[in-house]
Amino acid sequence: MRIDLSLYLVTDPTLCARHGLVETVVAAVRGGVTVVQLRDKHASDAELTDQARRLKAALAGSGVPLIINDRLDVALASGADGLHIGQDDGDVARARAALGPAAILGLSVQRHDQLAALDPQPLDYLGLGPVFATATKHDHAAPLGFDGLAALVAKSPLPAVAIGGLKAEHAARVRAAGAQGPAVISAICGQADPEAAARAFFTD
Ligand SMILES: Cc1ncc(COP(=O)(O)OP(=O)(O)O)c(N)n1
Ligand SMILES: Cc1nc(C(=O)O)sc1CCOP(=O)(O)O
Ligand SMILES: [Mg+2]
Repeated sequence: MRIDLSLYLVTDPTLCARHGLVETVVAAVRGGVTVVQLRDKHASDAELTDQARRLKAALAGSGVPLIINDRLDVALASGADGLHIGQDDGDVARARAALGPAAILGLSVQRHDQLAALDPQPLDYLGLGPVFATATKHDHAAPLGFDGLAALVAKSPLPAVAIGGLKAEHAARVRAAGAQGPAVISAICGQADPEAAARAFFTD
């Protein structure tokens, strides 16, 4: 499926609590976010499914897809548009088989050997990172920098977003490196005005 990866918002329960999860996402979409990923490492499946259903209702008519982080069962139960998994989050082919052909499926990649090993066929996009060290993900891999990002994108068989420590001022360099756009948490979720924070990614 074709997906607009221009500005990819990943949610965080603590940072989004400032305005509320749904309110933050709706404001960010007004500001230009084109994809939303629901990410909460601690919520139960039932809690996350409920959040996903509320987000899906809030996004209705916007054309912005809702992706679930890590949890295939929640993606299936909630009617979300897709799933994002990492290298240790389960089998890509199994996820595609369960989701069906219309769903969006993304995979995280940190290194060239992971890129060389992947089968792009079941996937729609890659999340490449971290570009910079970030306090938002404690177990992140070694930072790539923009040169490392460009080297990975050049070998990527799929469209990619870049993630990790990215702010609005980095958007142009992310695109110049060949990624479709940045994926961010704190640069939008933790901000006083998430709509303006999202819009700032398009002002360069
Ligand atoms: C768009 C996007 N890219 C990368 C990630 C990281 O996924 P993963 O490595 O599985 O780490 P967690 O997010 O699960 O902690 C992502 N979530 N989104
Ligand atoms: C969820 C996530 N994945 C990463 C990776 O490198 O794969 S970095 C990251 C956290 C991104 O948060 P922020 O925009 O606040 O830095
Ligand atoms: Mg994961």
